[in-house]
Amino acid sequence: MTGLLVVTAVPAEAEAIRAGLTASAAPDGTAPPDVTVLPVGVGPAVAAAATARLLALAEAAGRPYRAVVSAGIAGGFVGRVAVGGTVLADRSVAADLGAESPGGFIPVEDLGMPPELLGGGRIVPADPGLLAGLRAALPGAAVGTVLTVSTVTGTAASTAALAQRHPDAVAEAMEGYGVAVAAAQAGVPFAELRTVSNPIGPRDRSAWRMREAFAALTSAAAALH
Ligand SMILES: O=C(O)c1cccc(C(=O)CC[C@H]2O[C@@H](n3cnc4c(=O)[nH]cnc43)[C@H](O)[C@@H]2O)c1
Repeated sequence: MTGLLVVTAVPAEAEAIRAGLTASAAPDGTAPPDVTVLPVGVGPAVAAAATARLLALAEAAGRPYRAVVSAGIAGGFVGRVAVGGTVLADRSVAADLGAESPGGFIPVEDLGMPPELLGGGRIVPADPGLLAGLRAALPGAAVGTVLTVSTVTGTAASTAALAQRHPDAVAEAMEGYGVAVAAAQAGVPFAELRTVSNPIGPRDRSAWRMREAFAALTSAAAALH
């Protein structure tokens, strides 16, 4: 059994996490963290495909990962988590997997399709043991639903609709659900860790605080030992 696999979307997120792992390692080097941090791409499809391949290769080599964490920056729901804050998903949800209708969004599980075609559904709970360990190491983190979207939310109307549909959601990002499905199909425990780079709302790039979010990722990385 190998260690923990941490997948990010972009290299900058992976570097921020590696910096935190290095800073929090035993100073005498006696306990090097058995953590592999790799950027796998932006969006649920590429994240799922790349994570599935990494998990399968490790398994085929006789060194399966013990768990996988989807990590990176995210948008935060205003009033639920602050920019610069840290978030742990108790579940990762494919927020836009379904159908639009004049009456509103219809989740995919309500479209009458056979459940076996839905890959376990669009809601994937975090592994309880993995989440408990991360919560203990990150007591200041907000814990709640983290949404996975294919389009960054950018209007007041879509923000309000999403917040109403997901009263327990604290953040949105673009990879968690994809990584979660890859982990579930490989039988590997899954969790999602995010730091907030921007408020979810009408698109305003000047409100994004990437540096703050990357610094928070570096701080949170110690929890991944
Ligand atoms: O929207 C842009 O203009 C933009 C420009 C450069 C980089 C990015 C990103 O890296 C954002 C996508 C990336 O970060 C996560 N993320 C961060 N904030 C959000 C959000 O409000 N909604 C959804 N995803 C977000 C996401 O997981 C991607 O990996 C954007």
